[in-house]
Amino acid sequence: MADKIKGKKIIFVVGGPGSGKGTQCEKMVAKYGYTHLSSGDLLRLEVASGSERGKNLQAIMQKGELVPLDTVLDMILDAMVAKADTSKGYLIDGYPREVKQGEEFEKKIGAPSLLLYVDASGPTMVKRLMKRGETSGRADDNEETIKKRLDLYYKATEPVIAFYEGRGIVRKVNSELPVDEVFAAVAKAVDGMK
Ligand SMILES: Nc1ncnc2c1ncn2[C@H]1C[C@H](O)[C@@H](COP(=O)(O)OP(=O)(O)O)O1
Ligand SMILES: [Mg+2]
Repeated sequence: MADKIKGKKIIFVVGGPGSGKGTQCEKMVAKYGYTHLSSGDLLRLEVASGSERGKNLQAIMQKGELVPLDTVLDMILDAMVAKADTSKGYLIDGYPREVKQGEEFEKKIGAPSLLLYVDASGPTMVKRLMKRGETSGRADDNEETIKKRLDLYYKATEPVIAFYEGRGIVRKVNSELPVDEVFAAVAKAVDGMK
């Protein structure tokens, strides 16, 4: 099962909500032929399907909380396997959200070659999410949930970055800059990946 994805590069794309992960991933897909898997998008697809599991997920996500680890991991692995034949590698966007998620991913799937840290300030993320909320239709792009997501991000995800810094695979890009300038830094990190 996970055999199909052996040897493919894995990039973790980490950053706060609204930092620009999805935007940069889209550009990496175009340039490198990687498959973009956003854990949030996979979960939202499940919600949209109207399944029992989806209804549960919706309640959790609307509160700005984290979905149980096994659920997210299973969905990511399924999606990776489904794309294995055409994929040059994988961009895992929005995962791991906490250190434990990273550890479980590695046990079950494999180790990342790079952790791309898309870094923007709190006020910038809030501003972008409020703007995105005007059109995204995302139930969690509202002021109250945004605040919770940011708090949770700082508490749970910053330790993830520290964890992978210890391995020397973290590359941080300044996502306050215009999209194309951010991408220049992203491409440099991907090109320099071992
Ligand atoms: N470098 C940048 N400069 C200005 N706006 C940006 C930006 N990167 C992303 N955005 C915009 C696009 C979206 O409307 C919003 C959130 O971006 P996103 O890619 O959806 O973030 P994420 O996937 O990290 O939640 O911000
Ligand atoms: Mg996103």
